[in-house]
Amino acid sequence: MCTTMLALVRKAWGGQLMTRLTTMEGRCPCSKQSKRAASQGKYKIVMVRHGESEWNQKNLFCGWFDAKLSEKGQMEACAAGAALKEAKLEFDVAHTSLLSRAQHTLLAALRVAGHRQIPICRTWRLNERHYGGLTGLNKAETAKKYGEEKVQIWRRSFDTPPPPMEEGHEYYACIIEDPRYEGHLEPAEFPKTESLKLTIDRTLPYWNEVIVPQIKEGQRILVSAHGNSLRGVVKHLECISDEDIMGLNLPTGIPFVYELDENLKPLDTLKFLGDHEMVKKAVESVANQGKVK
Ligand SMILES: O=C(O)[C@@H](CO)OP(=O)(O)O
Repeated sequence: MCTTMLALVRKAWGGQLMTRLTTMEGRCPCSKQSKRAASQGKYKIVMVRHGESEWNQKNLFCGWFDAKLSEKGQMEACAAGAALKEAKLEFDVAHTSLLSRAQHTLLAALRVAGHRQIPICRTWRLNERHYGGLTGLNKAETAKKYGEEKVQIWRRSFDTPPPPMEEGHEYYACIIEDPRYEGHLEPAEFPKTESLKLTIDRTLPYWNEVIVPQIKEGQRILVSAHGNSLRGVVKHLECISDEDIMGLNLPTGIPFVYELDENLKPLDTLKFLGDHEMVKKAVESVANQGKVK
């Protein structure tokens, strides 16, 4: 049984309302971190899941399909920028995926934050996890057909991937033939499906080899990516157990901040730049997407 409990704690920090997401067990540094939570880390990194996409709005499994931001998602991206500005957060470099929804969120947020132009690094390694044969299916209808428990395993388990995307799949060609992957991935290298574990396996090398050295150089970094690629980063940073990570749902368009020590260990759990109630509702809404309606 998953022992994760989410406690959302409202905190005033730097004049900005921040919301702290705490899991009660399964975190290696958590208890020590909490005592140090008031202090500032040596480093800071900010991440944001893209704003709501048109496929989030329709409640479809999206993965590597390049869904655009919905109108609500565009507003969330702008609100993310306003939150960054209010928190007086500035950046030297940004990292994002090859998918439009993460890139558009990043650009809108930087524009609204009134940010000068900064280098933007784009990589398939920050893409959403590949949803395999589920891509394009409605989550609630899939839960009705296969049961909520099965859908929860496909959506949130650590190492059970959804069924693979076969060549005849409706979205196979538009993903594998998409020119954005030229020079990044050979057709044979495309995933056919990904569990969270497989997603972490391809995201972490980028984190360790590209992002970590920049953090250590003192660069101020913003990462705009996806629900599951970011869940992988959060799992890694906070040493969340394979079981407890099932309970973590990241809301769309709400930036979150980590203060890190000299060894890049978080001083505390992630803190959202947002009001407690708003974050809580947004987290619940993501969690409920896989339920029968
Ligand atoms: O469909 C997807 O690609 C992801 C994120 O939108 O969904 P889930 O939250 O179910 O992992």
